Amino acid sequence: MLEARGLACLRGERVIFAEVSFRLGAGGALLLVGANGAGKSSLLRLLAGLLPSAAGALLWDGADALADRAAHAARLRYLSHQDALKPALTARENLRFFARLWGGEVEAALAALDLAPLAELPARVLSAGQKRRLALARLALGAAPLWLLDEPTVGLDAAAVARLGTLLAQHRATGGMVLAATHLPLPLPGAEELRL
Ligand SMILES: Nc1ncnc2c1ncn2[C@@H]1O[C@H](COP(=O)(O)OP(=O)(O)OP(=O)(O)O)[C@@H](O)[C@H]1O
Repeated sequence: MLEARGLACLRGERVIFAEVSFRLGAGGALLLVGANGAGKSSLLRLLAGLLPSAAGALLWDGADALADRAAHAARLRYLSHQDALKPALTARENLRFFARLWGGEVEAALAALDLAPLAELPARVLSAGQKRRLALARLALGAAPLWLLDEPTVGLDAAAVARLGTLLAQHRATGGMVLAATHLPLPLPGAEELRL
């Protein structure tokens, strides 16, 4: 169970949001919505432990989620706006790098986003949507219960959105949780909505 109690975000001198609270249990999904600049990406960074909260608490199973930073990092996958790929490595090599950190099957992860035909290409030559698919394929590697996804479907074609939908459904069916910021429809049936 992930629980946010009264989180607040300061950027520069400005309060971006305050009093943000929610609970997310096994299999749950929460959509973060709001205008440009409302603080969706900031909240995801805060939940990932990459940005300090100016107030409140973040709890995992009732205890301070950030007391043990390494444990928190190990329980989550954070996909930001940036694809975080190594341009000189092939698609397969990029996934091998993360599989060494997290475990998991590289070929299955490639297949999950239909990347097998592109596996030998360096990431730098992939199209924007193909790069996004490769970034998302990391989700199919070693299990982590909490997925934090920032605009995961930007640049994806309909087939890739459907494949992401399958990954999300499998993750939730095994007790995984998803928090996603988006301006676009996402295949997350039954997700609750948090408006910033
Ligand atoms: N390093 C920073 N210093 C000062 N202000 C910042 C910094 N980073 C972000 N901000 C501000 O914080 C606010 C929230 O930004 P954030 O990226 O979280 O919004 P968002 O809801 O994800 O927006 P979008 O829908 O455009 O992706 C914005 O007003 C932005 O200008």
